[in-house]
Amino acid sequence: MGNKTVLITGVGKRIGLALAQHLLAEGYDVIGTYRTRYDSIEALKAAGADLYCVDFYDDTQLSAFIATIQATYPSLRAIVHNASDWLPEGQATPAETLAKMMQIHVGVPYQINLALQALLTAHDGTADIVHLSDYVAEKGSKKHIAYAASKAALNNLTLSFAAQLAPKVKVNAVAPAMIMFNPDDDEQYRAKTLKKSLMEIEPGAQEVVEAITYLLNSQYVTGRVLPVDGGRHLK
Ligand SMILES: NC(=O)C1=CN([C@@H]2O[C@H](COP(=O)(O)OP(=O)(O)OC[C@H]3O[C@@H](n4cnc5c(N)ncnc54)[C@H](OP(=O)(O)O)[C@@H]3O)[C@@H](O)[C@H]2O)C=CC1
Ligand SMILES: Nc1nc2c(c(=O)[nH]1)N=C([C@H](O)[C@@H](O)CO)CN2
Repeated sequence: MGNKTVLITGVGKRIGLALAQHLLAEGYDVIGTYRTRYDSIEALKAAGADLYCVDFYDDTQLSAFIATIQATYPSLRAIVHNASDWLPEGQATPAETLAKMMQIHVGVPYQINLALQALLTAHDGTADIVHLSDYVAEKGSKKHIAYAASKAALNNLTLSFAAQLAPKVKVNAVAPAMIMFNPDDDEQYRAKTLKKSLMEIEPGAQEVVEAITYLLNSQYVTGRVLPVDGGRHLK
């Protein structure tokens, strides 16, 4: 792996997969984590990515993954924290839902950033951390309360790590609203959701890939949460 190694969490599908494919095509070396072994994982391996199977809900697996990265790679150009669970209230107990949301969206980025900051500062040039947040971090969500709270905490991590790691490492978040539906979203939900933004479209993963690429290419933006939300705040 060369001087353009990017670690992306959750590359098995959708936005994480699109980002991994884009950065590979741009000549980056990609380290990706996955939990479920989709066909996409084999394709990413064939395209040259280093892939690690990690369930971030398992602290032992998280610690072992961090140790492996520390022992294997001399530096990192960027870390993109994409891995996420969109858990609504009611699927598990409140305690379990909150614990999982705080783990995947706060505990994992917090521990990886602290443990791998030396690899970022070892990069020959400015390095980046990008957190994948959500519009609802600012607005709240009636049906994803713990999820929204955890994304708000992730936005706060962005501020602290930006201040701590500047100027060698820029730290930002991307806060999408509707980017892409899930396969089981019915027509009624899709129509209702599209109406929530001014643009009223489902832009697709590339919209977030472009936002992340903008942040990676910037020499000046840090400590910011970049909205990618179709003007939802004005609806
Ligand atoms: N899609 C959208 O419209 C929006 C997305 N976002 C944010 O953008 C990011 C990407 O979104 P999207 O692609 O839709 O996300 P998905 O939910 O489709 O995929 C998230 C990825 O994270 C992985 N993951 C989840 N939990 C764990 C875990 N415990 N350990 C390891 N990996 C895990 C999943 O693996 P597995 O497949 O095995 O479950 C999956 O590959 C997320 O942070 C999301 O919150 C924000 C607003 C809107
Ligand atoms: N990890 C995920 N987070 C979010 C998802 C998702 O599929 N996985 N989807 C959304 C929705 O698109 C929402 O923005 C509109 O219904 C939010 N976060």
